[in-house]
Amino acid sequence: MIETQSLCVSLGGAQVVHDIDLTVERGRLTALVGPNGAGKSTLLAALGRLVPPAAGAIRVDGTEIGRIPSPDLARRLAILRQNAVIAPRLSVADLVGFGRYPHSGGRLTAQDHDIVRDCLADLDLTDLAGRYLDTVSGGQRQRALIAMTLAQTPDALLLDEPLNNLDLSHVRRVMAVARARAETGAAVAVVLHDLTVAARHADHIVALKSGRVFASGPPEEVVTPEILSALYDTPLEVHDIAGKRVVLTV
Ligand SMILES: Nc1ncnc2c1ncn2[C@@H]1O[C@H](COP(=O)(O)OP(=O)(O)OP(=O)(O)O)[C@@H](O)[C@H]1O
Repeated sequence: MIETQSLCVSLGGAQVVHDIDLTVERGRLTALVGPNGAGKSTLLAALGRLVPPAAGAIRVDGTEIGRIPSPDLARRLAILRQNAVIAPRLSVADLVGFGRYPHSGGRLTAQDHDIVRDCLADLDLTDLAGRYLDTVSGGQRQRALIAMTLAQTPDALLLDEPLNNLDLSHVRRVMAVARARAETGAAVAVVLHDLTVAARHADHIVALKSGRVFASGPPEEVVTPEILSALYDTPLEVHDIAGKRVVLTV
């Protein structure tokens, strides 16, 4: 579980995340949503200890995040950032293998190879395993990065806009894999822009606006026309279609 208490984060001298109290519980999928610039990526980066808090606390399974030794944190927590930079002359399988580095220190064991193979299969990459990253498509590259993050087998999985560049079939697959990790006990937080996907797949939604929590709760409480229209300052409709919530621009 990751918890924050009165978390504030500043970037470039300006505070962009204000007083966030948040819990990313194990066993459930938490979606972070909100308009561009709301602070979702900054919050996720702080949860992954990539950005220091200006004030407040972050605890991972009860321990203050700053007190966890880096090698230990790397085994326990994995984060996929937006626009991750990767070496082009690396194969898809090698990239996914890097996810095992915190566990194996670069010498992959038979078990590490099994995990890499399973993560490649989960992301529909088996046939592309030997391809260099500069020879695959944008969506295939994105899936390789997700597979690398999963290969870390973390207790806390943080994914920043993992659905970028993905077709609908792979959107479904990635959300299913994220859910499966939650169901095996991981704390999973995913930044999403597609509110229909968030409503369908998340157990808990945290909506950010201007660096603050605007609304939080289960999808049925947060995905309403009133809350979403106010969150995005634009009229939005929410319809129930075949028992699922669908969000539409007006
Ligand atoms: N390096 C930086 N220096 C200064 N300000 C920054 C920096 N990075 C981001 N910001 C600002 O911090 C605020 C929050 O940005 P952040 O990337 O967390 O938003 P976001 O909700 O993830 O947005 P998006 O949906 O567009 O990805 C924005 O106002 C942004 O302009």
